[in-house]
Amino acid sequence: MEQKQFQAESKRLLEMMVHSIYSQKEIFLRELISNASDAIDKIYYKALTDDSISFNKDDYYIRIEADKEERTLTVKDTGIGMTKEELEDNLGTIAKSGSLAFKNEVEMKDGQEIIGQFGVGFYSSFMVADKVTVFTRALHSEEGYKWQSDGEEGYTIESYNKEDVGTEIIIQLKENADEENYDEYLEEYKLKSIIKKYSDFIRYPIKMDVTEQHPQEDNEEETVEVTEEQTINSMVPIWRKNKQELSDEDYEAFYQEKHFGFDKPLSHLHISVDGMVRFQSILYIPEQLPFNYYSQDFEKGLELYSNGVLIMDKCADLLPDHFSFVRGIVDSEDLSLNISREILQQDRQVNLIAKNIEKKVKNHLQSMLKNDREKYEKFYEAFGRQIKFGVYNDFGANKEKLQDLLLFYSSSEEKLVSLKEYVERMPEDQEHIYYATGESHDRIEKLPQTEMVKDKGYEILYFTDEVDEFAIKMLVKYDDKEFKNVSSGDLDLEDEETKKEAEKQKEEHKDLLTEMKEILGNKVKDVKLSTRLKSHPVCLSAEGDVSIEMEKVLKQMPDNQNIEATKVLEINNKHDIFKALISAHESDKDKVKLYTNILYNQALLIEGLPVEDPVALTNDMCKVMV
Ligand SMILES: Nc1ncnc2c1ncn2[C@@H]1O[C@H](COP(=O)(O)OP(=O)(O)OP(=O)(O)O)[C@@H](O)[C@H]1O
Repeated sequence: MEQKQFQAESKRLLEMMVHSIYSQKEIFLRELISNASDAIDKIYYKALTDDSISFNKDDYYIRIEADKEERTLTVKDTGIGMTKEELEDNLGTIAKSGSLAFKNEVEMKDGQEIIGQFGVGFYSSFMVADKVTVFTRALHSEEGYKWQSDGEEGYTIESYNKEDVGTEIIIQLKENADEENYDEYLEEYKLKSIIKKYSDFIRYPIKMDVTEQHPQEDNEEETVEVTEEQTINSMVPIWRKNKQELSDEDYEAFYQEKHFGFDKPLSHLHISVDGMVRFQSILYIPEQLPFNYYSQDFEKGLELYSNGVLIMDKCADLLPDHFSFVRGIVDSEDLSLNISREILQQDRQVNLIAKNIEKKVKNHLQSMLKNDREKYEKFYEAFGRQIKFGVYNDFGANKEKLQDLLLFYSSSEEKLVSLKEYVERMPEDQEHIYYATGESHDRIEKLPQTEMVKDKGYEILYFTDEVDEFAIKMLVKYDDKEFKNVSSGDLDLEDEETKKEAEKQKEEHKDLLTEMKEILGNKVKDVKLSTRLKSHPVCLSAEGDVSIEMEKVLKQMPDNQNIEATKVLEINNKHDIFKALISAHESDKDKVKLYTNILYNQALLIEGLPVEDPVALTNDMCKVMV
């Protein structure tokens, strides 16, 4: 038996491996299975160009065995094995990868891949092992070897009579400690779940004895325990299958299997890209809003695989915030992984993939809107808000991308419409896109400010979501048409004659309006005669950038800075109340004050704004009555 020391650097590296490279101990199994799969792949790739090697897929597999009494876990493979030199080179020197050397030696074609590249994965077994024993026999070799190490000082190598070509790695598990239960790596359920999680799409069967309760043959009521070898992994990832061979049910089953949601997916995309970066992906648009979507617990991201091996559960960088509802997986052979295979070295490839995914999701939603309106509206009901946030966020950086995905309720169509549809329907003389804000469609419907716009025959978009107006303000224009709130002070919809008449009236009633403004003080910027009101007595309009609806939303925010709309009280001079005001102005100053205050409070109520002093208002109303 030969006793060999690890090199000094290797010793330090080994210590690092065991203590700090990996965040989770369970990945040692992923690493050993990946090595076993690489070892089988090596025979397969060699067989492609070497006629003396035959490769019958059924002969190749990986087997996991747990021995509870001995506390050992064994990973066996029927792969290429190692010669004595390879054992020393690859397992005696840390950070030396036989797999990387193989890749350089055998020219690999597109689509042919080997997982190993760093030469460290094997040593992750020392995170859970006191001792690791490797039995191996190389292809075309008559001799086998036994390699053994405690992962501290060094290792031993000796000849060993191994019957078959391949490798068998036996892990002697560490004793349980307070904070670590190593026994769980002997449990069937745990092993199965680790294999499913990380190695489900390894191309060769991963076999294991599984014990299940089966109904007895002669008595269905009773069960017997049956232990039989089962293949744990799915092997061929659904995303590598041909789209034509897959049904909607297959995609739905994968969604359920992956626990992407309790709902059914509303829609899916199956992407295969072979450009600057190669990747395959299956993405889902869920049907329902996840219950924690708008809470801090919600984490966006896609499952990320490198060559069928899970790297990250939720890679957030693959999805922009406005599409954070998308669930699914991405598999790429072009990722630059770091040594632990847990994080990515640099994000160039991830950025390229993310850009591609964003474009594909956007196009998918756009074609859903065009071709399956009902489905899109279902999507929009659940996630439309997120699209609106997307328009508003990052100072509107994504607004152009997202504007055609927006829908709003229309006054004339009485259903959701897109901005494109609105603009296409606009009468020739209409310059702006009009919108009105409020708590509900019903409430907006009754807003006095909508009267004139509707009379003109113009469509109004109803904004009931808090984010609506913020998003639209960010958008400013659509198809060169500016958005205009029907409550804004400068609607400018009157014809010349009406404007002239309004000027005349304003001059005539100057004193009354000035008096009313003085009564209200700085609650309003101005009191003026309205040109937009038809049947209602009063309304409030807003000047400047902050609308009344925005004031309401901003007031609810925890860090509100008391931002208020610049309000103007508009009076309908065609309404009988105006006659009452004129006569009060001539004879009874107190009455003007009384009426002005009531009218101002009425306007607040119509807007859904709180009345500043309800007691004073009710007293004022009583004064009018008696
Ligand atoms: N089951 C096996 N059969 C044959 N060779 C193996 C086996 N396990 C490991 N090896 C050899 O040992 C080398 C080192 O393995 P190790 O897991 O440390 O690194 P790797 O797989 O090359 O790279 P990575 O750190 O990226 O996993 C491999 O490159 C391979 O040549």
